[in-house]
Amino acid sequence: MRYQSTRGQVRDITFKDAVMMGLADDGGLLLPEEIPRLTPGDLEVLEKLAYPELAFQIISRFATDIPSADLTELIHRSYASFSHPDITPLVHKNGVYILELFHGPTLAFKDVALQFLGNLFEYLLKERNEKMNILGATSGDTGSAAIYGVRGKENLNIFILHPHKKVSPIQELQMTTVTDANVFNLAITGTFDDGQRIVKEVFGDLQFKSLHALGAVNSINWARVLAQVVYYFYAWGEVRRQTGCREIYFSVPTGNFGDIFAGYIAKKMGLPIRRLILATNENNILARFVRKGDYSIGDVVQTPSPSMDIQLASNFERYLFYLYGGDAHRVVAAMESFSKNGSLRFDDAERKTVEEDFLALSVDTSQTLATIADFHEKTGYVLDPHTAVGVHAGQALCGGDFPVVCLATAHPAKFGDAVQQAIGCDPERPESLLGIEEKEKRCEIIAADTEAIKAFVALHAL
Ligand SMILES: Cc1ncc(COP(=O)(O)O)c(C=O)c1O
Ligand SMILES: N[C@@H](CCOP(=O)(O)O)C(=O)O
Repeated sequence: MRYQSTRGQVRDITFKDAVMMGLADDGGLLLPEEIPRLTPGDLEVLEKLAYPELAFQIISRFATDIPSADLTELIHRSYASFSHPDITPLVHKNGVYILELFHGPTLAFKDVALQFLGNLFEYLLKERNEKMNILGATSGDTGSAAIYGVRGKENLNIFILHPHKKVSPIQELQMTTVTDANVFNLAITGTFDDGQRIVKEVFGDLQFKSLHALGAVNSINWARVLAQVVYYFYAWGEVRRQTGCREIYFSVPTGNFGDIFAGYIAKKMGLPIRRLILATNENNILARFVRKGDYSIGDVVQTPSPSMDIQLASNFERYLFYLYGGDAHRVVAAMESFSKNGSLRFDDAERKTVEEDFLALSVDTSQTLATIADFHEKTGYVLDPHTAVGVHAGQALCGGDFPVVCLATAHPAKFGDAVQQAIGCDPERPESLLGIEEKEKRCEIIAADTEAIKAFVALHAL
């Protein structure tokens, strides 16, 4: 399998090179040159597999330059750190299926990809006898998952930008209490969008990128999206086993469009997904895009689902590439026009294509809190606020024709204040969070400024 950039200037590179490149050197995002299409017979085989075997079957179709034995070992080691034997168990509650993606070390879906990516980086660096300095931005969950994916690993430093005072207290502690020498937490005085822009600008300085061997852990990195494709297949297999149904909906709480884009890839591979339900909080640029063909930027609003307080969704560019029929020139023109005018419009034919894949809803704070409360009252199950956004949208938009799987993207204990507000008591804390407030912390507060970040990275890079 070879990889190409959405902007057309990078093409014909291997999976390994795509992982190491992170952001494409022309400023675009990398995608496989073709999406393998699975037959009904293939799906029948996949639906019977346990998670690690399924992960091998999906990932190996895209990572064709990694020997099978090595890939198998990487996958098994990555998922050995999960606390549930099913890795991403599926539970049935209140008429919907909840796909629990929070059984990894940092209690969010990011672990599914970042445990794997951390091990993959280590493997590739050893093979190439190289070092890497990872630079990433987080709205709260990618940061700790990436840090846990690479902490203490040789030849790897990690620099994570999070928006100062705009992540939940537990999210902040999960990052800043990791004091390994290779971990650098930077609290920027801005939003996640500022952090993501800075990361892209730093990667865009190719001399700096090469001098400091920069690596990407955000969903900029294709390996992130790829590892997330797996659980769509897993959930589908589970629902099929439990109900016999072939088609299903997935409801996905969405911010940077990475998770739902992984679902879109699964659909393109032939997984019978009726529609992907794109659920946003008040930061609803993506929901407006699906519902009205209006992709126009607004100001970032703080909500009880802080990890989705994002306006500029990175992976949207990957989707545009497909929507424009693989025309990289159109992608470049659209990205230029968007950065000038802050908006993009779509014609009727394009909107029809979008509607064949997605439904969308923007869920506000009171609906989110009411969903947590209602779900808890009816089932005793506590949703985290991001998951609640997806559950609300799933229940509102699906008419009961096909099963609905809602992605539970984080453990509620990461967002204690919102849960407390909704149900009047704190969520139970998993063992990994006990006493976290008392641990030693390390973090620098820094201006949301590309040059300031470059100076910091240059000073501390391997
Ligand atoms: C808990 C949680 N839910 C949902 C999302 C949205 O996922 P994505 O950014 O891939 O759209 C995020 C952030 O990525 C998150 O941390
Ligand atoms: N919600 C994310 C934002 C970064 O998204 P990514 O999937 O591109 O890493 C977070 O928790 O940091």
